[in-house]
Amino acid sequence: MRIVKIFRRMEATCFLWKPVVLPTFTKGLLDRVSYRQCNLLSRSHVGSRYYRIQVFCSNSSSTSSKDEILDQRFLQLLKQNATRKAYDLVLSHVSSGEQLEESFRRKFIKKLSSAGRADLGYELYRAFFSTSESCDPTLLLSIWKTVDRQQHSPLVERIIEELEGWLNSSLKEESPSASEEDGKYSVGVQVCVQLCSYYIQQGNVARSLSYVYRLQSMKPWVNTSTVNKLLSIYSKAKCLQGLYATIEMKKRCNIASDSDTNTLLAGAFVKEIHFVTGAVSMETLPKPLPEVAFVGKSNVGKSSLLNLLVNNYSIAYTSKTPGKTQQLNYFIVNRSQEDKKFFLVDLPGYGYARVSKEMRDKWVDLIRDYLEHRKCLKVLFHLIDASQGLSQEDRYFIEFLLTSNVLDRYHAVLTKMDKCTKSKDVIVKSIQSELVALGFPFEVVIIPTSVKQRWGSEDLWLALKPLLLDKKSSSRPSA
Ligand SMILES: Nc1nc2c(ncn2[C@@H]2O[C@H](COP(=O)(O)OP(=O)(O)OP(=O)(O)O)[C@@H](O)[C@H]2O)c(=O)[nH]1
Ligand SMILES: [Mg+2]
Repeated sequence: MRIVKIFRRMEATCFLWKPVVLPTFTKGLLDRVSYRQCNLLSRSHVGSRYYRIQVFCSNSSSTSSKDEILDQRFLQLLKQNATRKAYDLVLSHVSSGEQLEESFRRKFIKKLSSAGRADLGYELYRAFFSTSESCDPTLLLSIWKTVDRQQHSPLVERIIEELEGWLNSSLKEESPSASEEDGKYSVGVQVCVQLCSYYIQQGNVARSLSYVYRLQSMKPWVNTSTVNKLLSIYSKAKCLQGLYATIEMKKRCNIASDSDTNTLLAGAFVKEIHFVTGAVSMETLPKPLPEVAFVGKSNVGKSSLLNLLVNNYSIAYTSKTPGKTQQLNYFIVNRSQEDKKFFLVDLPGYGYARVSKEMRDKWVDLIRDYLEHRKCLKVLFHLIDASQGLSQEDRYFIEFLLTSNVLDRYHAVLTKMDKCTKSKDVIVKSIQSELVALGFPFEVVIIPTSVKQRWGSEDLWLALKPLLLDKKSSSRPSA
C-alpha cells in the first residue's frame, strides 16, 4: 500500500492510504478532520471511492483521549437523564488521580447545571475550582442562571455570597482605567446586573439599587445592553426607583440609547395612554389630575415630543403646517392605576399659525389662563426650536412666564436638534445664557431632544421624577 498524504493535526498525525486520487470534497473534509473524526472516517467511505486513514500517533498526551471518552460517556448519561450517575462518573474519574482538562471541567459543570441539576453543577465547581480564596464568577453566574428559583434558594444564597465576596475583594470601587483587567470588570458588570435582578425580586429595593450605583464605578464596561437589561428588570418589577437609578447611572456613564432603550423606557412608565378630550376653554378642562403640559410656538414640535415621550407616534397628531393643534388636547396615562395616572396636555402653539388672527389671540388668552390658574399643572415643558433659537414670540412668552407663578415647574426643551450644525453643548449654553439674560432667577436646566433621531426622552422622564416618584413634592423649590 502507498501513503497518499500525511495530515498533521494538533490532536494526532493521520496517514491517508489509497485511493491515489481523492474526490475534492473529501479533501475539504480532511482539512477539518479531528482526532475523533479520523476514527469514524477510517471505517467509512465517501462517494464511490474507498480510502483509509490510520492514526499513527497522537500528538497530545493520552489524557486528551481519555477526556474525550469520559465526555462521550458523560453526555450519554445526561441523554438518559442519569444526571447523578454522570456526576459520579466525573467525580470518580478525578478522584482516581486522572487529570482533566479545564475546558472539560467547565463543560461538565455547565451541562449538569443546565440539565436541571444546578446543585450537582455547583458541587463539581467546588470540587474543581473553588478554594476558600478563589472564585470563578463566570461559572457561578452560569450555574445561578440555571437554578430553579423555588427549589434551590439555599444554593442561590451560597452563590450570591461568593459573588458578593468576589466583587468586594477583587474589583476596585474607585474608577479603574478601561484597559485594566478587562475581562474581570465585564464579568463584574454581569454580576451586578444579576444581583440587581435578584434583590428586586426579593423586594429588597435598597440592596438592588446599591448594585446600580456600583455599576457607575465600572463605567468603561457598562454599555447600552446593560442599561436595557436593567430597564427591563425594573420595569417588570414595577420599580420606579430602579428605573430612575438606571437612567441616572446611564447619564453619569454617558451611555447612548438605542431604539430598545426608548421602547423600554416608555413601556416602563406608560402602561396605557388614551385621548380624553380637546378643551377649548377653562370650563371644558377635565377634572383635575397631576398634569404635564407641552407649550411653545406653532410647529416647534410639541405634539411630536409628546409622541416621543410615550413612544407612540400616532397618539398626538402632527403636521408640517403650523396651527395643527387647536385645542388643549388631554391624554391620560395609566388611567387604571389610581396612584400612577396623570395627564399629558398638548397645547396649541403661540406665534405664527395658519389660522385667523382672532383665533391666534384666543389661543394665547387660553394658554395664559391655563398656565395661571390650572393648579394641578405639575410640569411645564417649554419647547424652543434649536435650529432657529429663541424667536420674538418665545421672548414675549418668557416675559409672561417670569411674572407668572409657574416658574417652579418650568423646563426648557430644545427640539429639532438634528437640524443643528453646532455641537449640543454650545447650543445648550447659548440658550441658557439667553434665558438668564431675559431674567430667569435660576440656571434653567435645558433638555435637548430630536424626535427625528428619537433621542432625549430619558431626560424628559427624569424631569417627571418628582411627579411620578413623590407626588407631594413635585414642585421645584422656588428660587
Ligand atoms: N427634523 C425634525 N423635525 C421635527 C422634530 N420634531 C418635530 N418635527 C417636525 O416638525 C413639524 C411640526 O411638528 P408638530 O409636532 O406637529 O409641532 P407642534 O408644535 O405640535 O405644531 P402645532 O400643533 O401646529 O402648534 C412636523 O413636520 C414634525 O415632523 C425633530 O426633532 N426634528
Ligand atoms: Mg401640535
